[in-house]
Amino acid sequence: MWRQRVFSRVACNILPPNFHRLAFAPMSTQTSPQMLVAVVGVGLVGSEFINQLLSIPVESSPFRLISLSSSSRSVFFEPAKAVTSAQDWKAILSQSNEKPNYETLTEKLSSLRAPSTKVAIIDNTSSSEIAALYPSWLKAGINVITPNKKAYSGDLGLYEAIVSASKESGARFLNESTVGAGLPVISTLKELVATGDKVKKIEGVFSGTMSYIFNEFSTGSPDGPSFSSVVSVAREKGYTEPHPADDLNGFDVARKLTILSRTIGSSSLPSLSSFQSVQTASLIPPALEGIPTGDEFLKKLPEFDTEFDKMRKEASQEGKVLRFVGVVDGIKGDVKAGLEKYPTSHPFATSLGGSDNIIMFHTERYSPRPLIIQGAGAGAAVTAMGVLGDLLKLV
Ligand SMILES: NC(=O)C1=CN([C@@H]2O[C@H](COP(=O)(O)OP(=O)(O)OC[C@H]3O[C@@H](n4cnc5c(N)ncnc54)[C@H](OP(=O)(O)O)[C@@H]3O)[C@@H](O)[C@H]2O)C=CC1
Ligand SMILES: N[C@@H](CC=O)C(=O)O
Ligand code: NA
Repeated sequence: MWRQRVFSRVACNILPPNFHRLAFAPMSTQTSPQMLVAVVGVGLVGSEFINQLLSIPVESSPFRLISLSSSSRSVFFEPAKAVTSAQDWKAILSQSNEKPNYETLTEKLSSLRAPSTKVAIIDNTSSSEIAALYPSWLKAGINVITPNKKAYSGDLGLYEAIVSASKESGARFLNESTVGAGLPVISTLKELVATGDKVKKIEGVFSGTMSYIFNEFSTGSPDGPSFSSVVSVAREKGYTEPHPADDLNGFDVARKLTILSRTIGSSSLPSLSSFQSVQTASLIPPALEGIPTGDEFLKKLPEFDTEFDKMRKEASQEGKVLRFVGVVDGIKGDVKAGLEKYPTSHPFATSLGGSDNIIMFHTERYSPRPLIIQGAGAGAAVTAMGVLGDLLKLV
């Protein structure tokens, strides 16, 4: 009971300062199951996740970090020799000459499963190739946790294969950080649905990058910083996808709406064959479509600043601001994302700052006033916290 209370506090983003002791202190005195953890992807979120995981004192932690993989290197240790130092793991990985081999990793992890030993892979990449491996991992009894949106918002076939592989083996897939980063959006939605509430509509600002950009760019005043400069800052702050165009084309929001829509699983919503079925209004000037690297994209973006200036001026003349919003409407059967104008008195104009997301659930129970979740919706610390929160749900 005490532990359940602590975990639900994690889900509510209220971490007490002595959280690690509270959560795990009694575990050293009981024969608790251990969780062997393999991390794939050690970029911004992956590195922060490892640091948060390793900040749990090893003597009270149920987790053993036994494998790390970047796109070019990999390490694997026996559980007794697991990585324990937040200072050393980067050097350990960079000195490895092993290339990642996910077939071998699957076999090794699966062979380590035992009644008192669970295994989990944490996918901190944005790779579709890695996402395509989830069904095989789940079938092998490996739990999958990820902030990567590719699997849950990609082809419906992959999503269905994930759901059925999880049912077949009992291994779980958890994806809290795919929507609203660490904010408890997925867990809240799952609870609403599982307890029989009817979700009528979900609407809000779902992109930390878009939120940051328009909170800075469009404040109601006709002037302000250039569009390209705020996009660059959003990237420096770690809010954007590896390629910022994946945010500006609206696909990141379309992916999140697809995930929410599939999590609701209602027959009144369109069955989305992938995130590309979402009506999405891209902000990418046609001339910048298909640029392969983020650096090149950002170099060319200033050429289009005057177009965005014009949109800001027009909104300001109407007493409005620009915000990029998304809607999953179970009544109208609509799922869409795009740039909208809101009066300067609207909550999307007055209450958002930084990378804040705001998500409003209109349900049968939460009606006429919606259930609202708001807070930072991007950034390594909050995203990794959502991933670690999911891992805690497994122990
Ligand atoms: N940043 C944020 O605020 C949020 C991010 N997310 C999601 O979290 C995930 C990670 O984002 P972020 O950390 O910002 O991105 P990064 O680009 O910083 O990290 C991604 C890492 O994935 C690695 N990678 C790519 N392919 C493979 C592979 N096949 N095997 C192993 N590693 C691979 C890359 O490694 P290498 O460098 O070796 O190529 C890279 O370091 C993304 O899916 C993103 O959508 C979700 C919510 C918020
Ligand atoms: N690029 C995304 C990161 C989180 O999902 C965003 O800006 O929201
Ligand atoms: Na979340």
